Amino acid sequence: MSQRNFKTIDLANFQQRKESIVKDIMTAATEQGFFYVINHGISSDEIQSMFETGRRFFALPDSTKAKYPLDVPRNAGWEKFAQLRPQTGLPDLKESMQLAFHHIPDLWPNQQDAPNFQNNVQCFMEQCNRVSQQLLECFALGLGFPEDFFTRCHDISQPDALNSLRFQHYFDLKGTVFDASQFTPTKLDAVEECGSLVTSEDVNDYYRAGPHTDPDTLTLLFQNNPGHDALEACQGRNDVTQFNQGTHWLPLCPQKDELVCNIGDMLMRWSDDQLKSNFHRVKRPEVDLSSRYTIAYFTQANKSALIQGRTKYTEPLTAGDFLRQAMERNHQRVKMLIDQRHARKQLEQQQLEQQQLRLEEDDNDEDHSVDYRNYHHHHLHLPSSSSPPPTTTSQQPTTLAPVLAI
Ligand SMILES: O=C(O)CCC(=O)C(=O)O
Ligand SMILES: [Fe+2]
Repeated sequence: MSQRNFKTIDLANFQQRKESIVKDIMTAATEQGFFYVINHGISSDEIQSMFETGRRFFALPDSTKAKYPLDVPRNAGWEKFAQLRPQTGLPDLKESMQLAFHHIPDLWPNQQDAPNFQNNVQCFMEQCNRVSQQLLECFALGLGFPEDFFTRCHDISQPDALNSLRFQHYFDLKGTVFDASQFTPTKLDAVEECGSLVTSEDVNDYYRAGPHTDPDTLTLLFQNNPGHDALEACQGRNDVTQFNQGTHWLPLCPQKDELVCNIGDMLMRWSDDQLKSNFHRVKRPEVDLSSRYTIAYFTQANKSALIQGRTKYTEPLTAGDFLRQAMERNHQRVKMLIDQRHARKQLEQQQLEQQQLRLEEDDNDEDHSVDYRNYHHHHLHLPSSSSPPPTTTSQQPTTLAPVLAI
């Protein structure tokens, strides 16, 4: 555990070993909220073939993928640079394709664009669901609910099921596009459309996946980079209603075919904050800049299911309302961050103009022997992106790209 930072849950002989699995999983979920899962029953071949399916889809031209645009209410479709994170107000450096169990006939890539995609992905989603059901049974037992308490409200046979699978492609960052000193916004047009006013000073604020918690019950994550420590988790979230994140991040290093699982906000609320939905992030890599692919299976309660804690969050809330409220909170926060960025840019611009004026005055002073013409390029101190943003709000209204449910 020390090297790998997180506990490993072994699902072998599930029925016979259930009692000890429940004990292990409750400790892992209470202490860390993240754990590895082995012997989950999804074969190496199936996992590899799913990564291939995802890679082939992402290799299609954007114009083809855009035939299946993300539809937030239906939890499905393709997006690129559009997932804004409430901790940064910036989009992830990725594209993703999300699939749901129901109501998305128009969002499944057709046979011509992606042969057998729908069949293969649906089979895989069912496999993921089987694993997620086993874990849900353990959580129900561990929290003192009937064994089928959670599986009944995460029922994919129901039309309002919200479980979904998401392919994620974090972009190849080779080249100079994300080098702050040579930054050109060409590849980031979409980001600018989000209203995030990208300039070279912002580049360091970008993550592959910005710090966030998952609003679902439980996330199963397949990574295809054995031992690669790209995903990091932060310990110690005490209250599911809080945005505060800590400062101590631990890398996750799954072995080949191991799952990384994490508790989401729904289960944290359901367990009265006992099980931790902790912040996690994927930083921009410093060495291996090649593309990174992951597949996430989000286990979310059916839209009409009631989420009700037993001691702390006693008022019942449907999963649909829970997600709506989470999105609204995220949206407000992202809007605030974008407005602050707007204001900061305006301030920077004003400072630049004032500096320029002063330099011009100096230039006109014939007593000066030093050439100050390029002074501001080298010495002007701009507020860095880590400086506290000014509190003034921008005059310009902010337009927002959709903030995803997850
Ligand atoms: O791709 C990863 O490693 C993490 C993705 C993630 O946290 C998410 O999609 O919610
Ligand atoms: Fe996540």
